[in-house]
Amino acid sequence: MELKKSGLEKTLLIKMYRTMKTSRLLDERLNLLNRAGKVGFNISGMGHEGAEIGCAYAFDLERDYALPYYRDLGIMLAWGVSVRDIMLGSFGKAEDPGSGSRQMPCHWGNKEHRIPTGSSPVSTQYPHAAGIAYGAKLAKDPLVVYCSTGDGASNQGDFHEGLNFAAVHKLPVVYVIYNNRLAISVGPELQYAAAKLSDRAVGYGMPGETIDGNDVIAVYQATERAVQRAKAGEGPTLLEFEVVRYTSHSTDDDDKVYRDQEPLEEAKAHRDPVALYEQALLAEGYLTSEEMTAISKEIKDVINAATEYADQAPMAAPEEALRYVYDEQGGLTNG
Ligand SMILES: Cc1ncc(C[n+]2csc(CCOP(=O)(O)OP(=O)(O)O)c2C)c(N)n1
Repeated sequence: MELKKSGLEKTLLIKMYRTMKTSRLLDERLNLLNRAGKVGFNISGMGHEGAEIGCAYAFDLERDYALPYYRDLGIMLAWGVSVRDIMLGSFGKAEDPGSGSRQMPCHWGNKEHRIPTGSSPVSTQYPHAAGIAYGAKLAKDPLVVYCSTGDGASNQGDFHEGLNFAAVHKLPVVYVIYNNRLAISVGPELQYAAAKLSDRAVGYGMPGETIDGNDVIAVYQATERAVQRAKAGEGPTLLEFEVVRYTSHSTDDDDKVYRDQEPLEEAKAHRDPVALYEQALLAEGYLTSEEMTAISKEIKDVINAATEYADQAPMAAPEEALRYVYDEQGGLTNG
């Protein structure tokens, strides 16, 4: 990974680092809070951060839409969602701006930052992204839509329908697959026969690329190409980022029963996206190790304050549970 050669500005490279580090430290905290009985559930994005951050910063984060999937904590932070708001969602508190505690943790959404709330059935966001992009195209609004999922979910029908519709109508969407080679416990041999998931793109009539997700710069550059195509009216692109899932699928299972831990430990020790980026920033003189330590401390202070705040925040009133659902007469209750 060569940072200077990339031509990216120092301020951007450091901003990317801060978000990446925040994602890692916040994720670690959420896992601990789950074990402490404070947070009901977490789906960790650890190991995906290089791909998420490299990808996010190639978008216009003030204008573009994001339809992330549950492992996309880094995407949420890059799109501007605060640590406190993530924490409120994970604690399931009334003040959670994502869903007012109606969604499970990691079922992201944030109206202010143009992140429509998602559905639990995997890959439903693929046609949703096409719909948003279609609306934007009709309204001549030059926004681009980010939409992601995992390798397992890319075998669902919605994935196909979304890509096909977006390609036919030349819609401004960047479709992303984070390929961590696991769908809960199922590996690629029982999921797909294609050599690469990006090879599917040709069948829809769009370009596809597979990129090492631990190389933040390569991911940024590939995403930027896709964003430029979208803006030029040339339609969607399919990007596959090769990543490693560091944890069990979620805090509710134990991956020791279904995967060999040795390659995982090897990846963590030698191919960690956060460590690789830190090494590059140090080697090329963008940050000193003292500055990195200070950044980590700043982030931990923010996480501590957010934890405290969300822990103290009130739960939603029980009668709130019925808002936005259909009543027996078929109308909206308290709509
Ligand atoms: C339609 C549907 N089928 C099954 C599930 C249960 N489920 C939730 S996550 C998941 C695994 C998806 O794996 P992948 O898309 O590879 O993403 P990863 O979790 O590996 O990042 C499954 C099977 C679901 N939510 N929706």
